[in-house]
Amino acid sequence: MGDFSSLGLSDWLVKQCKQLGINKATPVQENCMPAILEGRDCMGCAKTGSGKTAAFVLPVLQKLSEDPYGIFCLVLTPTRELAYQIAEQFRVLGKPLGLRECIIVGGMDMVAQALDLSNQPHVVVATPGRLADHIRSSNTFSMKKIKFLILDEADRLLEQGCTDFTKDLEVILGVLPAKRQTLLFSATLTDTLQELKNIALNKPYFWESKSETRTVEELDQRYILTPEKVKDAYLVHLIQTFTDEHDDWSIIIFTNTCKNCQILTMMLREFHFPTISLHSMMKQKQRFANLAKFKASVYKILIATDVASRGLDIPTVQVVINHNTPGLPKLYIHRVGRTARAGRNGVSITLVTQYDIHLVHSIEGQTQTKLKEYPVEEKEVHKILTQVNVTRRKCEIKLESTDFDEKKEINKRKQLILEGKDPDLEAKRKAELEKIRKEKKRFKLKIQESIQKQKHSQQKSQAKRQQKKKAAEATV
Ligand SMILES: Nc1ncnc2c1ncn2[C@@H]1O[C@H](COP(=O)(O)OP(=O)(O)OP(=O)(O)O)[C@@H](O)[C@H]1O
Repeated sequence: MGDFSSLGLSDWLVKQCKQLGINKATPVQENCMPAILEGRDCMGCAKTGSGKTAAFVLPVLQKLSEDPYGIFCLVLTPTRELAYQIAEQFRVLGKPLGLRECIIVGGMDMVAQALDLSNQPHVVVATPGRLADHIRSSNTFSMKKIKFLILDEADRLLEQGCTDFTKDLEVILGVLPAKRQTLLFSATLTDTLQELKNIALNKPYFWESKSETRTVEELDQRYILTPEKVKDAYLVHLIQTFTDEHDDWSIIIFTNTCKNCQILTMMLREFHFPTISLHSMMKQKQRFANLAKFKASVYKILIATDVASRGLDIPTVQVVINHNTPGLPKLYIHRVGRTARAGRNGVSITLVTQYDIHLVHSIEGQTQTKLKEYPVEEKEVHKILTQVNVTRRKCEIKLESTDFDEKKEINKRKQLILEGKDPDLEAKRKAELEKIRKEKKRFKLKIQESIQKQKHSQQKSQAKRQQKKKAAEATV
């Protein structure tokens, strides 16, 4: 690891880093910072928890101190919680500058944000949707002079997942100056390299950590093979064991849906585990409050959807449990990367059903790491199986009596309206697409069946012919 002064940082910044216990640059910082300070576009790909945030925050602060004005830098990030975390790094490291930063994310007061933007902050940290809304609806701020555009978790911002940022990005890029420095960072940058290169304008400096594996060595990666209906019993057993053995451990449990997140939280609370949740169907203020309580170790267990899988830096997290096996290796890399950060140790345990084994193989292929089986006393799990399943069912019934599903439907409709679509037309379109998909599937099956039949009858007649031939040969 390198010395910060030798990388071109001013003394005040080096001092600021020291105060935060950041004494030597990590490889991503050592390699990317000089290129950024030289004025080059940069793409940095390094493992989770390797200090990518400081790799862009520090050079931006250095340049800002040489020529301070607002708005100097725009950082885009896929989740609201991550925006707050990045803004905090800017605020802490940039304190001696009297840095003014502003956070523009969905779910928070738009008027207050518009006011903040009009005060020309030095740094704006935003999620694309809300910033694009401000650009569309207001002319009280300008981004025409920004010097830096940073895309943190850049591959997520550019992929077309369940939240598609591409339209909002177009709006944002449309108001930025062509002459700027563009910096892209992620632990999984290489998967969308070409799209990313199109955003970084001037032949970017590209740096990727050289390593055979894509997860950190300090992470002990495990799996438990379990039938679907025993999964929750394993989960309860694991948490009981961890909490019995360690006072200071925090655990993140990832699951696939908001509803599952809610049910598991209710269920673990029935077992008196200090559990809190984080998912996109919660009000934003509640999301922030829950995360703050988890960070402060008021609650030791956080159950989250993938809204928490990227970027969050919580040093007390010792264990990540995947309640479902992630469908994409990339998702797995980010989820398990919430532990074993900045050189610390951590454990990840993935619950795998017989239907997910192929997913584990593809995770192992991409990460170049073999997951090891996590030893569990099965007898202990079976002892609590009925109690756990009854408790889960009770929680499901309790949740069904609330308006959770209804809220979900309303949220979906709201989202469609915001995207300028008619929810009823969309529902009709979806139903038609589904019909076509089913038809296609039926057709495919029919063809396969008739091919199979044809093959079968060919084989039969061939066998008959051979029999006849043999009979004829025998009579001769
Ligand atoms: N040079 C350094 N020395 C020691 N700790 C550091 C250094 N740079 C950053 N850190 C600390 O390492 C932790 C992880 O950093 P950061 O959140 O930037 O990781 P990341 O690479 O962005 O991870 P992810 O891919 O998960 O977003 C933070 O707590 C940060 O303060």
